[in-house]
Amino acid sequence: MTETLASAVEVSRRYGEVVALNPTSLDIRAGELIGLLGPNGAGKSTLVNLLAGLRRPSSGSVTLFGGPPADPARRRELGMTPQETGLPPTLRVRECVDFVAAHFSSRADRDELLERFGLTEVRDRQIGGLSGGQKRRIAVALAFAGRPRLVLLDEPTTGLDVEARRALWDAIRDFHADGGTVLLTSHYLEEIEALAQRVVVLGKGRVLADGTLASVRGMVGVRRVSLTAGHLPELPGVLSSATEDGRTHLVTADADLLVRELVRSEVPFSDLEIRATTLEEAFLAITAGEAEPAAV
Ligand SMILES: Nc1ncnc2c1ncn2[C@@H]1O[C@H](COP(=O)(O)OP(=O)(O)OP(=O)(O)O)[C@@H](O)[C@H]1O
Repeated sequence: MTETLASAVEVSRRYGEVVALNPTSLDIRAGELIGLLGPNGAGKSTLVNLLAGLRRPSSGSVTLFGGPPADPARRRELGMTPQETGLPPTLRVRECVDFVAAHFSSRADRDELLERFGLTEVRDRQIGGLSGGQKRRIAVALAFAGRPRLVLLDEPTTGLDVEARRALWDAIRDFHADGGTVLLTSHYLEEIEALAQRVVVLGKGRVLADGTLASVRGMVGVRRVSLTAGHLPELPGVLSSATEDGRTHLVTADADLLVRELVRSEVPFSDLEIRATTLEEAFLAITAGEAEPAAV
């Protein structure tokens, strides 16, 4: 059986009155590349921080490599890039990598690591003088400095341009191909599609879906069909409907079917527009009508 590297069992977390995460369970098994997808405030960072032992759950339990995540011996096998990192501005890039690597018994080859993350050219520069994208790449590279078995990356490509983002995806794929296990969070389905095999969707602090990319794409790949029309008949597959300034907006998982039925109904309409929804819109449509999650 494949080894479970990290496990959250019915973990919840609240910050004062705010319920960041409702009781949620997640197992990360050796060799997986999991994408944790969700809109702003869904609870992604909270779950990652609980798994890494940076925060304690309000209820439930977390194990990392079979024990408590706060245990230093276990953390040596974990690499992590939080959403926000503060890097020492006066250290040179290579010094920073050496400093972090020194905390681990097993170390990545520094020059290879810098090459992999496109940092060779800035290796002798002080971090304070680097661009935001370069700093972000260093922060992500540092997660790999101790040759971890498991890497948790919280929005690793935020602030990166297209080229840097693709280079980072390649580095993550290489690590995975070499047997590494990865959990990364993102707002972007595109990013998750490029990397992950298993996708966990978080929304309003709970898991809405956990499955293959195809199953999740069907769920969040909804479209918004907008039109100007009078009274509309009942149309198939409408997840939500709203009228604004005389325009009707319908959210659906099958825009083709909806439009075919619309034409067939012979209702007059104009200015038909179909566009991909944002992740936020998709989640709102999916969770519309559902009861608010119970307080913890
Ligand atoms: N330290 C904190 N104190 C108070 N509330 C917090 C704290 N950290 C997170 N929250 C709240 O918990 C909820 C979940 O936040 P979290 O950062 O886990 O979401 P996220 O999915 O990572 O969002 P984003 O994509 O915007 O980073 C939000 O409502 C957030 O405001």
